[in-house]
Amino acid sequence: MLRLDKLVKTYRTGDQALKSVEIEVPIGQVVALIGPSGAGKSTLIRCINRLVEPSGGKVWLDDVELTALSSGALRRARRRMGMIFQEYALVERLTVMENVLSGRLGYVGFWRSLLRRFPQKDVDEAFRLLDRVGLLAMADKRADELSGGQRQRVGIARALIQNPALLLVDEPTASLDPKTSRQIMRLICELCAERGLAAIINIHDVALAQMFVQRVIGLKAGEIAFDGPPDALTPEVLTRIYGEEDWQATIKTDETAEEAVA
Ligand SMILES: Nc1ncnc2c1ncn2[C@@H]1O[C@H](COP(=O)(O)OP(=O)(O)OP(=O)(O)O)[C@@H](O)[C@H]1O
Repeated sequence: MLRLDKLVKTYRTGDQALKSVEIEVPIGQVVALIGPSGAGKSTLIRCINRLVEPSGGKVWLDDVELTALSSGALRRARRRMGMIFQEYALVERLTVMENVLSGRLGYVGFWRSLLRRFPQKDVDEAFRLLDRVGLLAMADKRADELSGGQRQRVGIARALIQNPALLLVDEPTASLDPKTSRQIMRLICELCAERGLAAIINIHDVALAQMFVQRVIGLKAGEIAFDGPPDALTPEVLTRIYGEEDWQATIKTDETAEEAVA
């Protein structure tokens, strides 16, 4: 269970990115975080693993208060939080396999990782994960030889080999075409279901979020403007989150929902 308790972030510039945000995410739940540019979505995701240091409030992952941890303990706690990024954050000159194994760096000692001597069980698990994300045949390819969708699959495998309890996912489909975006969202949500993983997915595409997640949280100017099931995202709710717009083109139709299931 992830719990954000009155989470506040005020940047040094005075920007109040988060204003006392309260969220609980139970084990196994996938949440889409939507909201206009500047609403605080990236800040919220980054405050959870303290890539951005919160200004106030608490973050709990199960019985550990992440906001109270010293740097060593935080490094260990971060193993339990896998992160998936918009721009993949792969090491371009390394192979797919090496990139996946780099997800074990928080566990393997420094020298061992420098010499890339990972335990056999980690290598076996990397092969299993590559198979699951559909990239087994590409294990020895360099990351810079992959398409965007393939890179994101490597990013997903790298996050999962950490054996996390929570996935923090920042705009996973922003650089991908619509079909690949659906495949990646489907893959992330299926893997969360298979492993009982909770996830928070920061996503701009409202229709895509509606197709795959059980719960949507809408942020507006650092505050929660909506928290509910995807079907409750009516034009009125979207106007509350984003302002006036013609929402019929954005909201999931029955047709697109059927495609998503196919
Ligand atoms: N490093 C920073 N220093 C100062 N202000 C920042 C910093 N990062 C973000 N902000 C401000 O905090 C607010 C929230 O930004 P954030 O990037 O979290 O929003 P977002 O919802 O993720 O936006 P987008 O969808 O465009 O990525 C904005 O007003 C932004 O200008």
